[in-house]
Amino acid sequence: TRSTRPQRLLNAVRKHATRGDPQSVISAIDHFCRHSEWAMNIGDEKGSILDSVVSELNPEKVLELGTYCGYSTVRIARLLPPGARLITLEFNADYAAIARQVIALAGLEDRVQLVEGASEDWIPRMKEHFGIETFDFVFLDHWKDRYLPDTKLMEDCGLLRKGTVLLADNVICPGVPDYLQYVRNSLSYKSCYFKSHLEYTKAEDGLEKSVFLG
Ligand SMILES: Nc1ncnc2c1ncn2[C@@H]1O[C@H](/C=C/CNC(=O)c2cc([N+](=O)[O-])cc(O)c2O)[C@@H](O)[C@H]1O
Ligand SMILES: [Mg+2]
Repeated sequence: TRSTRPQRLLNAVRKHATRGDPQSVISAIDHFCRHSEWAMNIGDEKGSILDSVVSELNPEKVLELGTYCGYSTVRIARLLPPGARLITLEFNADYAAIARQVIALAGLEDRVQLVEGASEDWIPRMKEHFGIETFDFVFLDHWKDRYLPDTKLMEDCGLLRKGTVLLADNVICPGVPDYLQYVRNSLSYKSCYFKSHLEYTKAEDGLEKSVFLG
C-alpha cells in the first residue's frame, strides 16, 4: 500500500534530523513541507509567533488540541522547563503514531503526554485523570468547528483561570468565524490578532491570542 503523507514526513525527519535536537526536527519538517509536500503544520512563520507567546508566558501546564504530526508539540515542548507538562490530544491513531515518533526523535517525550482520543471526551477528564487543576496555555489547532465548543467546555470544566492564554491557529484560513466572534466580544476574554501567512504559502492567515479574565 502507498505510504501516507505523515509517514513520508516522518521519513524525512528520520533522514535529516539529529536525534535529541528539536530544532533539527522542526527544520526537517519545514524543509519537507516547503520543498516536497505541503502539510498542515503551523510552519516556521506562525511558529515563530507561537514561540514568542510561549517564551513570554513560560507555562507549566499546557494543552494542545490536535497533535497531527507533532510539529507544534515539538515547537512548544522545546521551550518548556523540564518540570512543565504538555498534554496533546489526537484522535486519529495513525497521526498519533507518527507524532509519538516525531516527539521521541526530538527527545521531548519526558515533557509531552500524547493522549489518543477526542478533545470533547478528554477535556472533562483532565482533573480526575491527569490531576490538572487549570491550564496556563492552550493551543487550538484541531478541526475548526471544534474551537468554540471546546473552549466553552474548558470554561465549564473549570480548566481556565485568570490569565490563562488561548492561542488559536488558522483564524483567517481556513477560518474560525464563530470562535473569533466569541473571544472578541466576550467580556471574559482580552483578545488580539497576530497577522501572518498560511504555512508555507503567501496566503493571509493569523493567530488569535485570547487571555481568559476569569
Ligand atoms: N476533536 C478532536 N480531538 C482530537 N483530535 C482532533 C479533533 N479534531 C481534529 N483532531 C485532529 O487534529 C488535526 C486536525 C487539524 C485540522 N487542521 C486543519 O484543518 C488545517 C487546515 C489548513 N488548511 O487547509 O490550509 C491549515 C491548517 O493550519 C490547519 O490546521 C488532525 O490530526 C485531527 O485528527
Ligand atoms: Mg493549523
